[in-house]
Amino acid sequence: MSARLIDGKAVAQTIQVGLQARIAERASRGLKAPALATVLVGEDPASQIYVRNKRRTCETLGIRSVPIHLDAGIDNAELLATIDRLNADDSVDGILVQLPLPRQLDATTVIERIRPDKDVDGFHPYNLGRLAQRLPTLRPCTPYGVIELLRSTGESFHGKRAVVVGASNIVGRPMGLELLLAGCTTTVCHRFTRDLAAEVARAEIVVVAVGKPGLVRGEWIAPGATVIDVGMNRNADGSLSGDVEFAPAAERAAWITPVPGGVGPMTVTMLMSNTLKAAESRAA
Ligand SMILES: Nc1nc2c(c(=O)[nH]1)N[C@@H](CN(C=O)c1ccc(C(=O)N[C@@H](CCC(=O)O)C(=O)O)cc1)CN2
Ligand SMILES: [Mg+2]
Repeated sequence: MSARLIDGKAVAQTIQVGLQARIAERASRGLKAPALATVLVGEDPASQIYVRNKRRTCETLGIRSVPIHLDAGIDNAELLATIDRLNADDSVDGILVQLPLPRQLDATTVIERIRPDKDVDGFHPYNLGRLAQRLPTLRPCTPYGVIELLRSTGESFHGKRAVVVGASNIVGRPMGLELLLAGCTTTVCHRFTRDLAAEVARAEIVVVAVGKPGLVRGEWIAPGATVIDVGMNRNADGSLSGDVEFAPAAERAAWITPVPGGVGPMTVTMLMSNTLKAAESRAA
């Protein structure tokens, strides 16, 4: 392997130390701790783990965690009433509804109900629109985390050819907007892209977020490229792998993220960063 690893755990830890210091400094000025409400609906095992991790990270950093657990069988009206209550609660700075939701619930309606200035996931159309206008406010956590990982390499991204593989609302599309904002010439590929191999081969920065193990072949990677793998796929033996064929890609790339330990730890860290930002702008 010739590529250098981008250590998401280490970058996340460095950012968290900075957040912890800023939160402690606020407390020393008599300001209340930022507060994050995490709404979990039902018992999905993976969601339970992610939400527990978010709540624990809040406690570590000095953010007040407001845990809300709703029954799997609730209807839209009940979930919207919970959002309305949290929207109106002045002691709550950030609101997060863990996805995916049970089938009977409509995630779009729920996300649009969250007050944009409390939408610490950055999923509300207002926050996405601000990002599209180069006026980012609360930025979607995973793409924002990828930008921080790219920054951590010390390489400039101005004018670079960036290719995003995957066009989801949560990762691929906002990732394209983030890379555009960072000065990259940006292409977003999706299921109708005619020649994915050719698009990837042109890229100096490749971000892959599809959820198909090994979709991006190592031989497609341009020598010297930076490869960010957002994919997280569970193998039959319980281990995790990304969307990129890691070993052959690492032979060609200059920088690459591992899975796990690459993008994953950044998502929760940027959520904490958004929560502090939401608290700061509410106080302003
Ligand atoms: N409301 C939201 N729902 C969901 C989001 C989100 O950002 N907001 N993202 C995902 C799940 N997710 C956080 O919620 C998340 C997934 C994975 C990780 C992570 O740290 N992964 C580790 C590996 C973990 C493991 O071993 O299983 C890694 O990649 O290193 C963090 C957050 C969907 N829902
Ligand atoms: Mg649904």
